[in-house]
Amino acid sequence: MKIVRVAVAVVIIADRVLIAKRATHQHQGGLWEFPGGKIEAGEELESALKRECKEELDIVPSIIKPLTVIEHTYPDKAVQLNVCIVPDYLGVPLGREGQPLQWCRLEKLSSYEFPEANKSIIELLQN
Ligand SMILES: Nc1nc2c([nH]c(=O)n2[C@H]2C[C@H](O)[C@@H](COP(=O)(O)OP(=O)(O)OP(=O)(O)O)O2)c(=O)[nH]1
Ligand SMILES: [Mg+2]
Repeated sequence: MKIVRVAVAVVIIADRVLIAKRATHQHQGGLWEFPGGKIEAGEELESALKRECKEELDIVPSIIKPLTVIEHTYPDKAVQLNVCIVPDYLGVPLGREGQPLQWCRLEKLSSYEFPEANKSIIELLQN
């Protein structure tokens, strides 16, 4: 299976992280996620992360810190999540694709349903 490279933004301000609900028609639909999307051919991780933050949230990250890389194989798709922390940004986040957004306390993350690949990200964030 070919691995889909994904740029994932964990936007954290104080003790709250910005999460979004995936549309039902999407892969892993109906679950919560950290905003982000596929890295295009020839694109750098940072550029992809900035592009996705603009497209999905209408914000421009001003600081980007790589956190971890997670490879996970779902029954129908293999992904490589390139997870970055965004501790500061310009603009006001809004769900530009109609997706619900939520500022969630770090300690409350486990009460939302995320895709399987996110489990280790959430563990990292909480420790
Ligand atoms: N953005 C994001 N994707 C995740 C997370 N966890 C996880 O398994 N994924 C998977 C789901 C998808 O198969 C893939 C990301 O693709 P995406 O649907 O966000 O891609 P995209 O924004 O480019 O959207 P599209 O044009 O394909 O609709 O990674 C997560 O926390 N955030
Ligand atoms: Mg996306």
